[in-house]
Amino acid sequence: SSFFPTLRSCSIIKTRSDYVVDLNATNFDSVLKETPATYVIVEFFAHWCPACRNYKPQYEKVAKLFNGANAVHPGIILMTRVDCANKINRKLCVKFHILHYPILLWGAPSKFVGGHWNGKKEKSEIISIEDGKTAQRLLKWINTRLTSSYDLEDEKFENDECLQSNVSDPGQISRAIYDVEEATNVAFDIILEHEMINSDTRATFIKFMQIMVAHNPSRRCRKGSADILVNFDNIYPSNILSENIDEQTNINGLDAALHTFQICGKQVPRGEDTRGFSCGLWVLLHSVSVRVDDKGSHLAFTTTCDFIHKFFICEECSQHFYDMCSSVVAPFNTTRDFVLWLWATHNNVNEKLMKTESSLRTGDPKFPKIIWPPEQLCPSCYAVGSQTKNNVINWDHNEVFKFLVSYYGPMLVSRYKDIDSVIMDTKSGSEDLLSSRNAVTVPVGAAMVIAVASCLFGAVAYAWRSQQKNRKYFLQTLLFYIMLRWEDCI
Ligand SMILES: Cc1cc2nc3c(=O)[nH]c(=O)nc-3n(C[C@H](O)[C@H](O)[C@H](O)COP(=O)(O)OP(=O)(O)OC[C@H]3O[C@@H](n4cnc5c(N)ncnc54)[C@H](O)[C@@H]3O)c2cc1C
Repeated sequence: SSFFPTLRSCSIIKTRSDYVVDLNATNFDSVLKETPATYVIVEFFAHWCPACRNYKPQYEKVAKLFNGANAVHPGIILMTRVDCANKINRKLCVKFHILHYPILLWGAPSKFVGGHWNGKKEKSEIISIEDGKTAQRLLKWINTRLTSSYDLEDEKFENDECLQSNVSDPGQISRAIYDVEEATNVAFDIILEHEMINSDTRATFIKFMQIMVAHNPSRRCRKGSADILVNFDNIYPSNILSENIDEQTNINGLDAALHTFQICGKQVPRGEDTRGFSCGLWVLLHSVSVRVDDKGSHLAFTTTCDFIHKFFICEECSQHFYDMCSSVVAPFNTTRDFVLWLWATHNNVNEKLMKTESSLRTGDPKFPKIIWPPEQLCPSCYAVGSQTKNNVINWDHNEVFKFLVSYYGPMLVSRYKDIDSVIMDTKSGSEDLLSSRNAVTVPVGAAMVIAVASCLFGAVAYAWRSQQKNRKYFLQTLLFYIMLRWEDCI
């Protein structure tokens, strides 16, 4: 049980007092109407977005010059932010055409009141700040715009509380399936809220959902994903994908879809009990990687890459991940190759973030980024000659693979059972794992079999309906249908 320490949320990090003004759908217009400032900057962000979290101190540094009681240049620029991951701000963010995070918009406050932004630069009174990635660059952009010469005055961002880190803390550990369920749920929510399914992304979405039906370690998410696949044509009839449809109709259609489907059941999200979206997403991806079979490993890899590229709206993360995907030249032939690639890729990101977090001091001291797994967790992963202090690690890849398969396989599922046996399914963890192993992806017709427990009649009827709508899946449907054990149906 020491593997699973107390709960924490990876999105909660101690920071200094805020200078940035938080806006939301209810105060947005009134604050901007009343501000005496000549200009406003609105940062549209999502609290789960790691790049936004790392950007926060940069933005705060500039805000300190202009906002608050001790501002050096008060009344010129009001620096604000809107959390688009907060449901109440959804329509506001749609109005401003927010397609990735973070986005900084600039203009006179009155132009934002009751306003829109169409994402285009020409002739707009609201403009996007393209180069504000650091405090210096943001201030340089402002200075160019206003022909001013504001300076950060060499202020240092200090946060001594965040300095201490216990690198030996083995708490960098998956918080079991709650995280996976939340990540699955949040990913789905984001896709719908941001209207991300279109003719370019549709195939990736379907493939990812097929993988979810086959390999999500949570039985509830598998069922929910199956339900969505089965009803996909109803959620996204072709007119919703049409570009000509007016915005309001589009939003209404998605609202209806949002209320109909709960991809991982009613108790998700649980809020406080989970570690945050991006952690959960990693855990989900690792869990999938150990569950696909050799034949399915390459398809799972390409689907994962496409999914992150198209649907993970932390722009920096998705681009970095996609670059690493693109560097893979030969197709994966084995589960082992895919599992180890994902593990190494995650460690690449960890290594990059170790540097960023230590220079910006934005790390969570209780859960510092480390090269994973630490030796305490998997001594046999460290071959002779490793010098952990100097980060020279001689990995024993066979041992790493064994460890990952066990950790993201039975260990994760059994932990799930321990945590909450009341709301979970009654089938055992290992059975759950087995039942999610065989197929590469699940065709729509088979998804239906999992989703609807009405078995034979319903399955045949649906397979027939699928054939009418989408011939591509029909053969797969029949094959998978034969493979399915009858007990999965009841
Ligand atoms: C696909 C993807 C790409 C990302 N790219 C970026 C980026 O470019 N820049 C950025 O700022 N943030 C990025 N992030 C977010 C970042 O990686 C973390 O998710 C976030 O900072 C929260 O970190 P965490 O400490 O909670 O643990 P996370 O790194 O989220 O890890 C979750 C859990 O996975 C386990 N784990 C850790 N390392 C490994 C490993 N190598 N193999 C297997 N399991 C492991 C541990 O148990 C850990 O607690 C990305 C996230 C995802 C899902």
